[in-house]
Amino acid sequence: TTIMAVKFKDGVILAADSRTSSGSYIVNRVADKLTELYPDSIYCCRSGSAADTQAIADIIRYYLQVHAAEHDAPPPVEIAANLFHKVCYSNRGMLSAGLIVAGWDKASGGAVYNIPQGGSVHQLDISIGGSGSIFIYGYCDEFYRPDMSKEECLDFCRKAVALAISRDGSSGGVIRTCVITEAGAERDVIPFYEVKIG
Ligand SMILES: C#CCCCC(=O)N[C@@H](Cc1ccccc1)C(=O)N[C@@H](CC(C)C)B(O)O
Repeated sequence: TTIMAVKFKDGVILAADSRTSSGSYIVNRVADKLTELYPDSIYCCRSGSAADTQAIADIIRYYLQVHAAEHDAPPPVEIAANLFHKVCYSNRGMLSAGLIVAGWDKASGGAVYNIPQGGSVHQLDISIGGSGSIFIYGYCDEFYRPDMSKEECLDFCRKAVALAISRDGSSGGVIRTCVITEAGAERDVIPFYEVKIG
C-alpha cells in the first residue's frame, strides 16, 4: 500500500493506490483505501491488515456519529484521530494498522494526523504511509509546499503515489484521491499509466 494525506490552501487532499495483496497474489486491484469516517468532512487512509483497518474504521465511524448527536455539530478531525489512538493503543500488539486521519473542520480548516502501528498520534502538514511510502520520502521532502492550490496539490499527490507504485510490489492498480474542503469531499480516480513518470 501507498497512502498519503496533505494539507493545502483550502483543506486537505488524501491519495492512495488500490492494491490488496496476499503474498504475491493480488486479492483486489481496485480496493478503496480512502474510507469515510464522517460524511463529507473526515476520511482515513488505510494500510496494513484489510480486516483490522476495516473493523477499526467501522468502530470510529460509529463513535463519531454518537459524538455528533451529543454535540449537535460535526466532530473535529482531532476527535477522530484521538478515537483511533484509543482503539489502536488499547489493542496494541494485536493489530496491523497504519492509518492517516484527515479532514476539514471549522476550527482547523484542514488537519492531518498520522497514527502508526504503535497507536501514537502525530499532527502533521503531510503524512505518507504504507509499504510504498519508503520510496517517496525524498520526492515529498523536495516538492511539498504548504500553500499549494488544489490542482498543484492533486498533481503532487498523484505523482507521488505513481512513483511509489512503480517501485513497490505491494502497491498498484488505480490512483484514488479525495479533496476535502469547507464545500465537502470530492473523490476522483485515475489510471496509473496517465501519470507521466521518468
Ligand atoms: C484476502 C486476504 C488476505 C489478507 C488481505 C490483506 O489484508 N492484505 C494486506 C497485506 C497484509 C497485511 C497484513 C496481513 C496479511 C496481508 C494489504 O493488501 N494491505 C494493504 C492495505 C489494506 C487496507 C488493503 B497495503 O498495506 O498493502
